[in-house]
Amino acid sequence: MAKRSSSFGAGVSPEDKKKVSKEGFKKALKIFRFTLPYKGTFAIGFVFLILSQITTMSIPLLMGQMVGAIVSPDQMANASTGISGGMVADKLQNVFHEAPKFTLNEVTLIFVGLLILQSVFSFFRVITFTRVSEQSMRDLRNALYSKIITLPVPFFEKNRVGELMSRITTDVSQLQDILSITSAELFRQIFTLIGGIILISFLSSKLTLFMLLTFPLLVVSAIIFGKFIRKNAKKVQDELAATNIIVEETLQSINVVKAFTNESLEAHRYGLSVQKVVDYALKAATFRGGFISFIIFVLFGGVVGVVWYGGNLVLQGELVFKDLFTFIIYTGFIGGSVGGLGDMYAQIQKTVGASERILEILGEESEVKITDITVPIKVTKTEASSTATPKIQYRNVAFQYPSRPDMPVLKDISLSVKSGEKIALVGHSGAGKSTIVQLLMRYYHLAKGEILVDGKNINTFDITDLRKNIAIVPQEVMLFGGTIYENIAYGNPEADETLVIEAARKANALEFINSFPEGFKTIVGERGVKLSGGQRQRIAIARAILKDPAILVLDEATSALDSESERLVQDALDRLMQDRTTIIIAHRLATIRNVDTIYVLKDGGVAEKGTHDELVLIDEGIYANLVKLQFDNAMMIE
Ligand SMILES: Nc1ncnc2c1ncn2[C@@H]1O[C@H](COP(=O)(O)OP(=O)(O)OP(=O)(O)O)[C@@H](O)[C@H]1O
Repeated sequence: MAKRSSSFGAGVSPEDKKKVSKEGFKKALKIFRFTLPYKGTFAIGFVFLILSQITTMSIPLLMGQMVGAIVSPDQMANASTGISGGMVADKLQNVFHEAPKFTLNEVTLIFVGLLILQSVFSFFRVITFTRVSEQSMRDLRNALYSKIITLPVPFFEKNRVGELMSRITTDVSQLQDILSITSAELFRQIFTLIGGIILISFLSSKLTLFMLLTFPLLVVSAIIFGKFIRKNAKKVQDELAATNIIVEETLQSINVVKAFTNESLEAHRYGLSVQKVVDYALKAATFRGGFISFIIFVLFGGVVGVVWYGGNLVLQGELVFKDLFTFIIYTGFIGGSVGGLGDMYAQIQKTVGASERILEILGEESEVKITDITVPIKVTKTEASSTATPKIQYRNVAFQYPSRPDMPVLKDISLSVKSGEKIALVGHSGAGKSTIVQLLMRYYHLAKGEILVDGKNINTFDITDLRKNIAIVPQEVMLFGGTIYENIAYGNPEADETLVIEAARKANALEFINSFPEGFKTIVGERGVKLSGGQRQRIAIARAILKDPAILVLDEATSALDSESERLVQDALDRLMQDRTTIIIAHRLATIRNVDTIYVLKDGGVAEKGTHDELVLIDEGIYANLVKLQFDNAMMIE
């Protein structure tokens, strides 16, 4: 069976190494095809975005009008005549040479109206963008999950479960952010930047030019600081991923950790990794802190400069006070959007990385198709089972695992199983018994030779049809978190209740299931009732009975059950094997005395072959020795 990687927490795959190249960006844009079905809603959201942006950009203008209404020349003149006579009034007349268009009350009223409009637009903008992003991300997650589970087995040997999990969670969330927040934000920033500059240049081109002089300084420093910040942020992310892998692997194998009393070792390993996260984060924070304080200095320095220069223009009569006021607010807006653009770049960079990784998986070739299960599938007799009990042949099969290409596991295997026959594979641990079966399921490609079912190369069958006709009762029975009923029905999700109960009965499982207060509704799996080894095996047998396959593979449990449990399981297995072509991966030789042929594997080939009675007679034969060894062991235990 597929082995778990033994290198606990070793090496995190290098992700996000690339900069945002034009190519990468173009490629990443492909992920937006998931938003295409919702382009209508997106367009509506965009209209709301523009409307809300226009209202936002009107705020400084209205504020200017308010100031204008407060400090109108008449008021100022009236207020100041009492103090120092006509001179001041004249000067003020100069400064506020424009008569206000509206009274204070009128402007306030317009302002309130505008704010109401803005909140309505913003509300609908948020709702529509969220709708688009949530729906398209749902589609993306579905596509990604469907893709992942339809990929061939070797893919899962190359990729860690933790990494695949983060593709479907973190990376998709990253994309979701860019859709719902970042893209709107980016548009807003650019709109504010360009619109703001155009508007202020109408107010005063001289002052606009003066303000823009601070820009290059901002942009250059943002680029330099940004580079360092991103580099360290990336390291933080990588290290965080490494800590997550430690948590995941140790929790998954918590029994192993405890059995080896390695709690302290793991806690120490985790501690070191978490400390590295802190170190990188602090380093990144130094750059970020420096950058922020620098930007604050330049931004506020710019504002002070604008006020100073603008103030002079006002005093020289080249600018009206309320326009200077409006100008300053716009400058704040523009400054904010420039500051935000740096952040935006980092976001886009992350998104490009995330979408590249997702697209990579989506680009892999599936071995099976996902069918729409809302349409009831008619369980038809497929090609592979055109005769109810097919025969199987292995012809000179050679194989090595893709992850270990230099280690041939099978060198030359030839075997045949006639219709309805039972054969057993025997050999020392690692001889390749499970591998032979995995090849029948087409989990891997052969290096040489061929496997035939009913005289036809298995590669010519539709992979789903082929697998539908084979059931495996594995060594380690894996139960899904759910009810016993669901776990049995997994063998054939279309089966009705009577069939499920009947399968449980045939598998000798009905009695123990009914002994639970909840019966078939008893929750098993990670958070449920823990079933004994024998009970789990009987659930697996019930599953296989429900699947009703033409070919059966029994991967015998290595650990012996107590004799009562053993009898129940064996009895259920005998019933299951009836009239089915069966391959037994045998560990305990007592159970295979009656099979038609026993194949003894050694060094990647078949070393001995025959019935039990024939093989025990071979002098110094491998099988004969194994039987003797197991017999001696049994005697010793007794
Ligand atoms: N997914 C895999 N990738 C690489 N090598 C593997 C993989 N699975 C098994 N192997 C190797 O292939 C060889 C045969 O393994 P296999 O599981 O078929 O043996 P087995 O006879 O079933 O052993 P056991 O009786 O212990 O279950 C072993 O050396 C094993 O390390």
